[in-house]
Amino acid sequence: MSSRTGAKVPVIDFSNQNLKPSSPEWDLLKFQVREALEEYGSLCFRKPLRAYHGSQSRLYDSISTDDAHIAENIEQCLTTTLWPQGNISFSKTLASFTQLALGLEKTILRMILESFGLEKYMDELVDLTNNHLRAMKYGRPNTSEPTLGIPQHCDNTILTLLSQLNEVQGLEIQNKNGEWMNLNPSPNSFVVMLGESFSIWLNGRLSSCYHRVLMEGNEARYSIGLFARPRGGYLVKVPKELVDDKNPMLFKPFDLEEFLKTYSPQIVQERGKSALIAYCSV
Ligand SMILES: O=C(O)CCC(=O)C(=O)O
Ligand SMILES: [Fe+2]
Repeated sequence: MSSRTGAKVPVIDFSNQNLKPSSPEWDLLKFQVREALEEYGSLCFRKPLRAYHGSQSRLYDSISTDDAHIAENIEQCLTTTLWPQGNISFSKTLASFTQLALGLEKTILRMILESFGLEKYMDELVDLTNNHLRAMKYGRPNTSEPTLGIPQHCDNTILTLLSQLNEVQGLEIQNKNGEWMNLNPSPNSFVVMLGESFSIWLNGRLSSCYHRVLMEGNEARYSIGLFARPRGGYLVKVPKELVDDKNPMLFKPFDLEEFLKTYSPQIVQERGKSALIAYCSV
C-alpha cells in the first residue's frame, strides 16, 4: 500500500450568503477553486430508486435516489426505507441539505466553466445532470487495522459533493505523488470532487482524483453525497473551444448509461486506470 500523509487539501470559505457572480470576491474564489482542482482534483468548502447500493465492502451500505431535487423522491426512496411510516423531519432536513448542496454545485460548476471562458455551456451541463443523492453508512470495523470502507476509485460524475455526518473520519484522496491524504472534513463543510465525466468534457484539462474510505476503530461512519451524473441518453462531448492544434481531442463522446452496461470492475484493475477514461479515450 502506498504511503499515507496528513497533508491538507485546500479549504475554501463559501460562507458569504450574498456571493454574486462578477464581484471581486467571486473572482477570488473562482481562482482558488481552479487552483485547488488543478492540484488535487478535490477541495473542501466551508459554509454555514429505492436501493441499497451494491456492497463495496463488508462495512458499506447505502440508500439513494435519482433526481434528488424532487422532495418526493427523497421521501419515497430514502425516508420510507428507514421509516416505513414516514419521518417528516428527516425528509425536510434531507431536502434542505439537497437544496444547499445543489446551490453550491451550480456555483462551483459556473466558476470552473468561467475559468475556461466556457460559461455559455452552463445550461447544457445543468440540463444533462441527474443529481443522485446517497446516504452512506460504514459499519464498525472493530479493529485497529485500517480497513477498506470503499476501495480506491474516481467518481464517474461531473461533480461530487460529500458531507461527513459524524466525527468518524476515513475519506482519503490520492495526491499527484501517489500519497494518500486523509481529509478529516469538519461537519460544516463539503468536500467537492471533480468527476471523470467532467474531466473528459474538459478534454483532460482538469483531472478527477482517486479517493477511498479507510476506517479503523469501533465506530460506524455516516456520510452523504450528491453525485451530479450525466443522464442516460445524453452525449458528454468535449466542446470545440477546448480542441485545437496544440490540444487534440483526447476523448470520444460517450453516453454514461451505455458505458455502465459494458462496465466491469475487472477492467479497472487490468488497465490500472479508470474504465471510463479507457472506454472513451481516442
Ligand atoms: O463516504 C464518503 O466519504 C465517500 C463516498 C464515495 O467516495 C462514493 O460513494 O463514491
Ligand atoms: Fe467516490
